[in-house]
Amino acid sequence: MSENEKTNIPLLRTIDSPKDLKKLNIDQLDTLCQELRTFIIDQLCNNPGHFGSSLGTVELTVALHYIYNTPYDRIVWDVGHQAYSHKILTGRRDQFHTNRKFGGLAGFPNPEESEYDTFSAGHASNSISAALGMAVASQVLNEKKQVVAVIGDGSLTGGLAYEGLNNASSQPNDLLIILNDNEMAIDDNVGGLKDYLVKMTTSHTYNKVRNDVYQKFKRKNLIGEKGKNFILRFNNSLKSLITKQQNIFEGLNIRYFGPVDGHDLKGLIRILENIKDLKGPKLLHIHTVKGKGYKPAEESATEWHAPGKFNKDTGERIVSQAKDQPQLYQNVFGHTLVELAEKDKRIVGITPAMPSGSSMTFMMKAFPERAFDVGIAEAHAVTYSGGLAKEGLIPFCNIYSSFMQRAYDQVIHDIALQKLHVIFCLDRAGLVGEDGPTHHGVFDLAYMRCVPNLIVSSPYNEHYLRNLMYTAAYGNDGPFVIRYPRGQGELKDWECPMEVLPIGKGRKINEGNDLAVISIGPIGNTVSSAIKKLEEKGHSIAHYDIIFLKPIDTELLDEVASKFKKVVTVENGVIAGGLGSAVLEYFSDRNYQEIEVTRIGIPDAFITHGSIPELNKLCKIDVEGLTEQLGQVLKK
Ligand SMILES: Cc1ncc(C[n+]2csc(CCOP(=O)(O)OP(=O)(O)O)c2C)c(N)n1
Ligand SMILES: CC(=O)[C@@H](O)[C@H](O)COP(=O)(O)O
Ligand SMILES: [Mg+2]
Repeated sequence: MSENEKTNIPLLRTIDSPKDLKKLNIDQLDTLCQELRTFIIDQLCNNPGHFGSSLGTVELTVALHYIYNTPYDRIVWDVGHQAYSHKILTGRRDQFHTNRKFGGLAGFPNPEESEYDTFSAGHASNSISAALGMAVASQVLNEKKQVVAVIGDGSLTGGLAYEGLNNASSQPNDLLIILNDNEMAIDDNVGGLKDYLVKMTTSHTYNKVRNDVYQKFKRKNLIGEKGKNFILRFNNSLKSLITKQQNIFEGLNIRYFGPVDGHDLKGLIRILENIKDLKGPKLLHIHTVKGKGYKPAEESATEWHAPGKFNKDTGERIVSQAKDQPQLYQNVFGHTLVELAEKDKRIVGITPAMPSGSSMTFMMKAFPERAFDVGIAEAHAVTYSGGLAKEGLIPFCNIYSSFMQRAYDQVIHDIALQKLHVIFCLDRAGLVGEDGPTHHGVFDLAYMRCVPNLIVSSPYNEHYLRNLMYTAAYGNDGPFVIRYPRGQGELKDWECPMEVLPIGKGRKINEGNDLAVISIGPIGNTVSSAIKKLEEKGHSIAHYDIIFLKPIDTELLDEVASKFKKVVTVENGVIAGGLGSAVLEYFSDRNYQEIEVTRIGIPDAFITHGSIPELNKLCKIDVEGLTEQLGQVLKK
């Protein structure tokens, strides 16, 4: 135990599992919450992660592990970015300094890591469905297992959550859903549901009458089982009466309790004890503050969702990007969209709950009436964009590549089939780093390539990103996909006049004789560096930037086939189904039998978490890895 830990977290140091937690009295539990906060702040200022959400769920986590018999009882965390206290209390305190690091703990719950992590998490809105499945399984297997889903107000904007809620009342189960309402997603939470929850939380009349009734019962010592049930029923009728609206959850036959203060540990424990054994599905609405206990985070929740390193004493964030570095790809997207929108009223922007992450905020600021945050609702974002396009607008629908997986049928059925003029900008394509396998955007090339009517492209650098955006808007009137990665671009000067690119045409970047490399997207820059290294050793390698995966440049492929016996494809995506597969298929269709094709990309496996350079190295798609792999092909 370090000296610092002896003094800062003496109680937390003694908690190696929830069993230890259950031995504490209520005052000690309060102290434990303080120490958890101290620990999380101390750890995350040096080793960054999801900060605000985890500070907001400290009391909830302690209360849940105190009341429930985990891991036999199940807690399912939605997204899982709020589950740091859960990790720390379930035997992972001493490894927590490795959180999100290569070889270390995962940033999200991961059943492979701990039996306390009941379900894989990372993408929003799946907790109710997963937990309902577990709760029903408990009934079917005649077990006494309790199941709790913890879902945030932001994640409750996702359609999957409603599918779970709808199903919850039609199967025998005792599921408890805890709605952790902090009135925030990453950016401000949006939509009618948010307003509805705010009304429920802020009805002063309701909260006052409810408290008066409770105190009266308590004074008369009437709070037995019957009293509890009466109060709970009374509360809900009162709420409907006063807020003049039917409770949406009660309407779905899910008993509603709350709202209660999610930072009042005693209150939380009391209500959880009260409702724990009630039969049937139920929802407890708690109100919390994102970033609770760290002032800068409480005051600026979006910035402190995942703030990076910071000085914990001053609250100053340590921004690592030097001034003369290239822009982030997301910012080039954001600026370019505004530039296009300035000249054309038909241009609109759509984001499913990632305004800051995608830099859609630029458009929201410049043209608030033409930029839409639709909530954590990727499927809706796609079909909604289809509706906008059908009426003549030109939607730029920006979705992180891995989140787009949630909207695959909408892309096919609602957009591609009708050839609608929707431009999908897939940010975070490729390996994304510390978020790990749930967030790597490595499947898009494969899953988009097989859809008819889609144009699928990726820019070599920022200028190509701008030109592709321009081409998507003015060189084409159907659906268009542009994928680009997380992080910095390649050029210091990203601005350039925009032009329409010939669709389905690639380009030759480097002449050569021994071998041809065909790449797609910014990984082409890494390929160029690897080729330089090999050229220094006397090799001669041609390099083609294909730009469009679909339609693929068959003239370029014919040229390659006519000149080379060895061809290597390179992509920052899974090798099954992407560029490599496309080239192989074409060569096979044309009966180009003599050519040996080597596919380089992400292997057929889920890639762990770690920094992007570490993961690129792991997959051998960094400069050294590519040099080695190309070298091996040359040797063959
Ligand atoms: C399907 C999907 N879309 C988007 C995201 C990105 N994302 C992660 S957390 C988050 C906000 C979640 O809000 P909420 O559930 O209220 O939790 P809070 O951050 O407020 O604790 C978003 C949009 C995601 N993880 N999954
Ligand atoms: C939990 C989650 O899904 C987001 O917070 C995600 O980690 C954001 O990723 P970026 O940092 O790439 O915006
Ligand atoms: Mg929230």
